[in-house]
Amino acid sequence: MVIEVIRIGQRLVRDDRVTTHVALVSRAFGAERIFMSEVNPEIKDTVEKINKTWGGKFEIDFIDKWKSVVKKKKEENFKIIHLSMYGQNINIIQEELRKEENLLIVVGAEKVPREIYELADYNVGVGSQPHSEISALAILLDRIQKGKQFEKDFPDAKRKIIPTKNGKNVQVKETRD
Ligand SMILES: C[S@@+](CC[C@H](N)C(=O)[O-])C[C@H]1O[C@@H](n2cnc3c(N)ncnc32)[C@H](O)[C@@H]1O
Repeated sequence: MVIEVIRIGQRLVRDDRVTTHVALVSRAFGAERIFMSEVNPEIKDTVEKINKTWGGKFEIDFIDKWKSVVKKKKEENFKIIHLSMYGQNINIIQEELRKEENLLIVVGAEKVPREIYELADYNVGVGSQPHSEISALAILLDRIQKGKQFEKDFPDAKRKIIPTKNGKNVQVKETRD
């Protein structure tokens, strides 16, 4: 299964920390790419540094028009999941989502355009209370992959954590640069 994420919607104030966290959750929870607009370019540097240190090839694509990306992904047979508190409860729909091949997950920043509700194949609510795109995204990615994302290898890492009961154990790969 290929999973990609897109963040859409008008932000009233720039919230670089939330934007960075949406990207980091996407990466750490098994997505391959995130599409974003109106983004501080430093966020790309942050994610690239994380890739270098901790491995993997997670990508950030800066975009102008979210609708063109959604339409293109539909043509490529991706199913569009829009995360919204108004959507079908995740508990009801998760089994169906796990059977899909390729997914584009849409999260909102602030106010999301009305059209996305019609363009989406699924409107999914992580409960019907307002919370945050970071939590909604993390829970959806976990429910779809049933925790398997945490067994995934991130290749070419400079540092690799060996999980331990006490303390910190980090394997550091020798490099010549
Ligand atoms: C700060 S909220 C924006 C809520 C806003 N009232 C709106 O127009 O939808 C940002 C994003 O978090 C996600 N979100 C928040 N609560 C959610 C929930 N209960 N279920 C699914 N997604 C949620 C949605 O993607 C939403 O667009």
